[in-house]
Amino acid sequence: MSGLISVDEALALLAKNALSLQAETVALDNALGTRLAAPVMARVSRPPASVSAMDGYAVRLADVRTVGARLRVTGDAPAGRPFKGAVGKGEAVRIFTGSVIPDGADHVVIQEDADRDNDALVCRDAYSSTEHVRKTGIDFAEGDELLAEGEFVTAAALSVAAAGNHGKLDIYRRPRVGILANGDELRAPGSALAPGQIVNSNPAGLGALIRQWGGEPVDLGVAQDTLMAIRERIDAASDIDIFLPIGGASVGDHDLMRPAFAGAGFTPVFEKIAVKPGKPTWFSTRDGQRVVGLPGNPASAFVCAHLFLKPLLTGAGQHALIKARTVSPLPAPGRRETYLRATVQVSPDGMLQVKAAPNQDSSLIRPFLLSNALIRRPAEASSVAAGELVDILPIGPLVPGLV
Ligand SMILES: Nc1nc2c(c(=O)[nH]1)N[C@H]1C(S)=C(S)[C@@H](COP(=O)(O)OP(=O)(O)OC[C@H]3O[C@@H](n4cnc5c(N)ncnc54)[C@H](O)[C@@H]3O)O[C@H]1N2
Ligand code: MOO
Repeated sequence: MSGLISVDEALALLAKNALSLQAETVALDNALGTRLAAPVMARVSRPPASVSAMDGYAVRLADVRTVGARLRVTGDAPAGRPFKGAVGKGEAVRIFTGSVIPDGADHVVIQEDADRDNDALVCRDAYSSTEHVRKTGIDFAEGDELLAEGEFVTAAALSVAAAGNHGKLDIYRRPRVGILANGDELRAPGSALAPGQIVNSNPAGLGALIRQWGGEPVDLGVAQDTLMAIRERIDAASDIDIFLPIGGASVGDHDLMRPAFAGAGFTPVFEKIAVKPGKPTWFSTRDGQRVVGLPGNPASAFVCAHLFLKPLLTGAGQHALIKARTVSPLPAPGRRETYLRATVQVSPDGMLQVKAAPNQDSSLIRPFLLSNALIRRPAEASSVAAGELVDILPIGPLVPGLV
């Protein structure tokens, strides 16, 4: 298949060609940023029994409906050692935050609201309904599905799984993403540069994004501008799940990535996208392996990694867009769906406002530093005036200090 397709069509084709990875069992410590291969069911209820929310005394509500109620303290229920007996009429048991509420009790009087004299307790307040008791299973009940198959494992998901009494998780193994730069002019960061040479800067940032999205970046180095040099790198990397060739994607005499992968048996799924930046982004498959070909221009590579590589790694479908007010007017985008690097902030009146970087040239790297969102302008849309709402795709946290 060839020709220009829309962003939505590209996303649908990526979803249709989702990775199929083996499942493995790992300790919780190693599961962050992976995807679950099986649902996580609660092995316990949380809390496992009704517990006290405060330090004080477990009593029967019926005994403390009037001010000055006098009770007899019959024992202690420290957290982890439930009281063996029951709380009878006119009785109280010393209790602590997290302790199991003893049988018979249905209310906790906090210690600040009662006077203790040896085994006597006098309440300074009257109560009409149960207070400070956390009922069994209010967080979740044994057998509940806590996390679904395919879910991305976040910090919160790890705590939930641990609380559900799981020390290990069944996850899909992290996809290995082989970053293959291409260009006779490219040299490693920190090299002495001859005239015409430039730094191979794209893999550093892309590798970090891949890690953030649950993949394992693999540096396949820089292939020189010959079909044979590229092919050698492809053939030497048989354990790669997603090849990420950078550059050599366009129509120039030295743009050899597509033919090199085609020669290695990869079948094109799409060859370019009506998107700006990043029109030459392409996608091919060979059995279980995928190729997401990114343009070499740094902005194109970075933006298209967010748009097309992230969904393949995280399993997310459509992009989740939100609205923000643009602080500057935006021109009509033309025939390609356009993504502008931008800074989203919270304005003094508490609304999201977004500022497009003034220069959107696809060769620029520095604007990444301030970009925590991409403004999406649909193909053929009209220009917008300052103050109008536009769609944004968040790609980073809100800029600190502006909330
Ligand atoms: N006649 C046409 N020319 C171009 C078209 C077109 O449709 N017709 N498309 C343009 C668009 S859009 C883009 S985007 C670029 C894509 O070019 P390539 O993917 O082939 O990338 P290269 O030519 O290899 O490099 C472009 C640019 O990026 C620099 N680069 C490459 N790799 C890296 C790297 N790893 N780290 C940092 N910088 C890198 C490279 O030096 C070039 O300056 O094509 C347009 N041309
Ligand atoms: O659309 Mo190309 O990605 O930079 O200019």
